[in-house]
Amino acid sequence: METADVVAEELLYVEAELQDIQDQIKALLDRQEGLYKRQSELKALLEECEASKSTAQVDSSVARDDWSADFEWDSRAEDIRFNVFGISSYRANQREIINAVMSRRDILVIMAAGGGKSLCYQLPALLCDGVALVVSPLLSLIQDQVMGLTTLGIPAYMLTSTTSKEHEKFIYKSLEKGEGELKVLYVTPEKISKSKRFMSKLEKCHHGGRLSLIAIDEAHCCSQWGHDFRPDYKNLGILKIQFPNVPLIALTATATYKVQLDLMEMLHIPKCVKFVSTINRPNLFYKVHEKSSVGKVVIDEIADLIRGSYSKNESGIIYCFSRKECEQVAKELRERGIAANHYHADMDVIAREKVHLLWSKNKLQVIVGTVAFGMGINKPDVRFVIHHSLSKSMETYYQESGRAGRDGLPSECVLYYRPGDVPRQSTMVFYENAGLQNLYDIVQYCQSKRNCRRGAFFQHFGEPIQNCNGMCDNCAYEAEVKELDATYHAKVIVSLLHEIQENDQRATMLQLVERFKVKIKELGDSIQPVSDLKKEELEQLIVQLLLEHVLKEEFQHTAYTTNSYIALGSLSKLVLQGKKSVMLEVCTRRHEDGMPKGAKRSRMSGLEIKLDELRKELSSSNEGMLPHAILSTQQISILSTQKPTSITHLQKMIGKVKTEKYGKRIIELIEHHLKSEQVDDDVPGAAASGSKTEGNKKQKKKHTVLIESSEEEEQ
Ligand SMILES: Nc1ncnc2c1ncn2[C@@H]1O[C@H](COP(=O)(O)OP(=O)(O)OP(=O)(O)O)[C@@H](O)[C@H]1O
Ligand SMILES: [Mg+2]
Repeated sequence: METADVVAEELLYVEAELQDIQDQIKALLDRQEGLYKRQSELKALLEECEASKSTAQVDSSVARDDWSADFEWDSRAEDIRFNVFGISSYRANQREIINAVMSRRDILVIMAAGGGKSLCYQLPALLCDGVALVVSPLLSLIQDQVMGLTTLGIPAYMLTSTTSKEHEKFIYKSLEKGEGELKVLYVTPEKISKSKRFMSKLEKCHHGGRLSLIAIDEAHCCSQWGHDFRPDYKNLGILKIQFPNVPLIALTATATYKVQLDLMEMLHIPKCVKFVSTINRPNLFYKVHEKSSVGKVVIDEIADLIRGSYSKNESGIIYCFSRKECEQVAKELRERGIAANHYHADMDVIAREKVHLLWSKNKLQVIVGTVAFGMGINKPDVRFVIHHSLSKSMETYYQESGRAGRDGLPSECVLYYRPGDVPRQSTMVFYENAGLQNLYDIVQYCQSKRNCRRGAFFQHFGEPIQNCNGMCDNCAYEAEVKELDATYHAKVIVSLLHEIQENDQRATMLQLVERFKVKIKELGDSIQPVSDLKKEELEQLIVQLLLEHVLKEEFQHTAYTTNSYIALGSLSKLVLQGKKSVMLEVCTRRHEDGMPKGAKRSRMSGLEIKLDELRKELSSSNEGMLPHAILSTQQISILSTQKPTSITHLQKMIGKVKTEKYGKRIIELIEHHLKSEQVDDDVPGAAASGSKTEGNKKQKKKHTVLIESSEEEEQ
């Protein structure tokens, strides 16, 4: 009898052991699956690297052509760059690309948003005889570009659904017979694929030797692997077949290696010269801001950030998760005195365009949009992009935040993150191919309180690390992070989930946090002393455990929605067995720590504000022309420091064309400003109350010019 008991007891023990081993096998199999997946990803990545190395070798014949050498068109190009475009020096790769186009090569340009791709085909278009054809995906982009070129006195036209009959006639005649002045012609891809009439005119233009070059902007739209595939872009391959000797330049801001290969194949440019620039945007300050779970607090903080750092004429974008949220956030910002309006796909096209135009003309400070506010944004002076909610991937975040600072001036990208937003996004993306992994990559970016944000982008896009120069919160405020040992908390969470699962129950992240708190109370003094974690920190811990495969998300569909539940992940056992420790980064950083003072663009000076008003006035009197096309923010900044008072001096700063058009008004304004400054200095009582030392004199001056002084003081 006794023996039977002993045997039964051992049997129980063996069965428990077996169960344990089964669990471990399952965990290992899960882990194995994950590793296989990663293995194949890494293999593909390696192949890409090797392939790109060998292409680089093939391309070395190309590299032998030194695109930065001297060329016969150099001085003409310099003249057009400065006198027509008003650009004082080339940015990285621009000159080389222009030289390659002028050498009649096919070219693929990958250059970050705002890098200055347009100049790479617009300048050669002016250098060459004949007409340059530009294919661009969106009407709004085309309109902006044509307006900008027209302001510079360049004969640019577009052939779209909005083109008047009269213009259409002019364009066709010009293409066919070379009559009239036409230098740059913008079309949408539909024109190429659907209009036989247009193609036949283009053929005639080519036949007459007048088709100088073909540019395909936003070329990633050709590829199904890209993020913005447009079916009509697929047919653009016809261009190289019909016009084999005309140089074709394809341009895009982001293209993975796979997309690059796809583009070269689809556009029939296998021997193109490739110019790949860095993804780095050194003028952008990246920051992740802890997001309160109270909606109003978030809006208050965003409003404070905008009011505290930006004047009303400095524009920004706020990205939200849903259409409803956009409307709500815009409304609440308006209630706090900020000129904001929403933009999403549910609005009709006219309402949407109206909001976009007001914003482009600096009459609306902030657009609160969903992802629908995307590719058509051509505004170069967006000073801040705030994400009210998490993006769905690193790539989306890079693109959306990258709409800031396209003019190269310091700008800010702030992401409001709270772990509670993770399930909101995961329930939307989990069915997409690699959707969950892409989301977890950006979540990792947000959770990290030590790693350089910029470094995360380099890693994601497979580019060597470059110095951040303190242009992210983690690099700027490195020291203020402490690490907590959360191994015990993790153990409690895992055993709690065991219990929940054994009882055939489920828990959302919020429920798990609540149950954790109860459990900790129950365990009371019997446990080793652990530091108390706040609710937000517990959520942060749960998300970290998701990223570390200790936990995983499971999704359940109801008739109306999909819910995310937290379940045990493949490495949960290791935590229970004490084989895995869990450290949690906790931040002691103050909320208001933004862009470091040195990196920040100083607030607009009095003269800058006046010049900004002038460009707005000139833009209103020139229907459809955007203020930045009249004077860029950079040009305004140069003018306000140099204060030119003669046309010759002004021309050296903004070039001939703009000087001829607006020089008189600009000089008048500067002279008037200098006079009013002089008057302020000479105000009899100004120095009366204090000593006449230089310092005091300066101080007085600031007090007298009241409206402008608050801005000027910071300079
Ligand atoms: N060399 C330069 N110096 C100063 N400003 C420049 C230079 N080249 C271009 N810019 C300005 O930079 C801004 C962005 O240029 P552009 O629109 O060509 O960028 P992009 O590379 O096409 O960006 P996106 O991918 O967002 O379309 C414009 O305002 C343009 O006038
Ligand atoms: Mg562009």
